[in-house]
Amino acid sequence: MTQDEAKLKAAQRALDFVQDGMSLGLGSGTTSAIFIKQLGERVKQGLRVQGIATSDASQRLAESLSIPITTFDQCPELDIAIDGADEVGPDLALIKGGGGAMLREKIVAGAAHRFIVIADSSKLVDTLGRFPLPVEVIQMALPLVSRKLEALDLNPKLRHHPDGSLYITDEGNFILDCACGSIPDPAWTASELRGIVGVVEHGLFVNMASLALIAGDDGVREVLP
Ligand SMILES: O=C(CO)[C@H](O)[C@H](O)COP(=O)(O)O
Repeated sequence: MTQDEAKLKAAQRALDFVQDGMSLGLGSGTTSAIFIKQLGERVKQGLRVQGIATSDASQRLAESLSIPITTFDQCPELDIAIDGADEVGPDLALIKGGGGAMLREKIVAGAAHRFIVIADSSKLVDTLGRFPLPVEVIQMALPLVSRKLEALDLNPKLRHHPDGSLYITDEGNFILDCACGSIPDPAWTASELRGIVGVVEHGLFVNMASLALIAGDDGVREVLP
């Protein structure tokens, strides 16, 4: 099975958890985009749902498929958030933010009764940290936060687009990608990052996911924390 086929299988399985009338968190990234497209098909067939998107790109995609979009004003609680991940580690600790959307992704996941991760099996790891950990930073604080992350040996590098221009998040911030290597205690690292003024959010999701749907050659596995 190719990686794209596995992403499709995980996204399709996630649809089994969606019921008529639900409010959904719509993730970001390629796997989530596949899920949103599948959901759009169901909406076309009459499924009634509403969603809050985790990025401008996902919102545009959902709107193009006539999936109703709502806000936290109108809908402060979501039934399920469905999103991809860059790494899925023990206890379903995650690294997210490869697509730069981890701030809204964490807000949306935190507002959901269930947070379901969809991923192909290449994302499963024994220890988080092979994927660079994204840290979203207020622009004016960049030099200060960079120094603090260096002092923690996190090896931060400012994210750029492939054309060399600076990467700016949907919320107008910079991202420092930390090639820090193994993260043996994600909760500890998360709390260190949380304590740095100027850090808006980071890509460690600890104790948030309630289920991961991991697709590979052996089918779609349901992984619990
Ligand atoms: O966290 C994310 C975006 O900020 C994505 O969920 C993550 O990068 C996985 O993306 P993909 O499904 O394309 O592998």
